[in-house]
Amino acid sequence: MENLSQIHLIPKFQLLFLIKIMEATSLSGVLSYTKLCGSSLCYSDDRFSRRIASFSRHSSNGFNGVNKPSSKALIKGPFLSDGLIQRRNLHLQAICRVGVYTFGENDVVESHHSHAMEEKIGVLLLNLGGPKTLKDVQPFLYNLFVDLDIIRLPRLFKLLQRPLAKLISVLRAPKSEEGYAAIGGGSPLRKITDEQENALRMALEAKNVNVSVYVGMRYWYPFTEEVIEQVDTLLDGIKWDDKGLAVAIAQNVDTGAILMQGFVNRGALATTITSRKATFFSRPRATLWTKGETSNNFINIYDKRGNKLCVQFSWRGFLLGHVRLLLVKLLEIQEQIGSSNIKMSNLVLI
Ligand SMILES: C=CC1=C(C)c2cc3[nH]c(cc4nc(cc5[nH]c(cc1n2)c(C)c5CCC(=O)O)C(CCC(=O)O)=C4C)c(C)c3C=C
Ligand SMILES: [Fe+2]
Repeated sequence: MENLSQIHLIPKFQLLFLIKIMEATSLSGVLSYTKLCGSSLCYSDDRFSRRIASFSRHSSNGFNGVNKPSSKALIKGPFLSDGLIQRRNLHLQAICRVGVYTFGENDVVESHHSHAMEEKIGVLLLNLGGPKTLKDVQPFLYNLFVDLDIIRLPRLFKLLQRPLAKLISVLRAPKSEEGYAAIGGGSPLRKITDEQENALRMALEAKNVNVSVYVGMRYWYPFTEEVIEQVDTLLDGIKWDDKGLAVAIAQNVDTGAILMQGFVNRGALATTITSRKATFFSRPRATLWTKGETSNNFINIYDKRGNKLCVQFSWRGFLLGHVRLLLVKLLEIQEQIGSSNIKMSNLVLI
């Protein structure tokens, strides 16, 4: 929220509006997490995912911004490898070597290596992003206004969504550019988030906590989709069945109540992370679908009330459990680094 209050360019009434929305949806400064895991040789049958990826629709928010990578690209890239999954990021390769999968406190822990498991944690700092330079302003605004979470036209006018985003962004850009020029020629959001990232990394290193920290932005570089590609190895840690599917469960974090159960493939999982809405794979239709896309009754993977995550999307066995584990882990970490200068209040722990 502090980040938001630094958005001087936004008219006051709009800022208030933003803050309200942000509280409801945790769009900014959210910490997402996954434990990066998998055995050192991680095999997966990707043929099914590949077939699905070729005709599944991309994420629910309909992004195809001027500079924003579509989720299609995301689905294509890392999911096309055959057999032995290629780990393209050497750093991740190095840290992705143990197989331990943890659920909630009372759940079963399954491991490929029963002893001496080294737990690796990845933290993804999610933020909204802002234009870096004046020439980024219009495409940035396009990315913002094409987001269905910001402007959603009635179904009937769905086709106008993109032209409208383009129109507003072009019309507004000159005024916004003026504003950005007045504060140094670009948005401070990226810098602030990078500083948080570094502070978090340093604080954790100082405590000998082995965590990889990443930043992903929703409307400008580095886009979450790209960053998710970097942390793609996390998907390798999931035990996919021979059709490339795993069971996913959306669970209320407070009560443990199961909200729904379905199947996910790699694309659904990646879309869930980037869109922050529970997305499943429909077996009969062989496509991805986001719960709530017709009813608007989404399952948000986080929903901030105060500092508390209310609902989260869990995967039987993997990511969900890891996310949940993160809650505990990061709270512990927060205690450990309590006296450091890192502004944990800026980060929503999920
Ligand atoms: C009618 C106009 C706008 C609506 C509605 C709106 C909603 C909205 N915006 C964000 C997040 C951000 N907005 C940012 C900049 C920005 N937003 C608008 C307009 C609307 N936003 C404009 C014109 C601009 C450009 C700056 C300006 O001219 O005032 C940013 C970037 C901030 C930065 O650091 O650069 C963010 C982030 C949300 C979450 C939201 C609705 C939920
Ligand atoms: Fe805005």
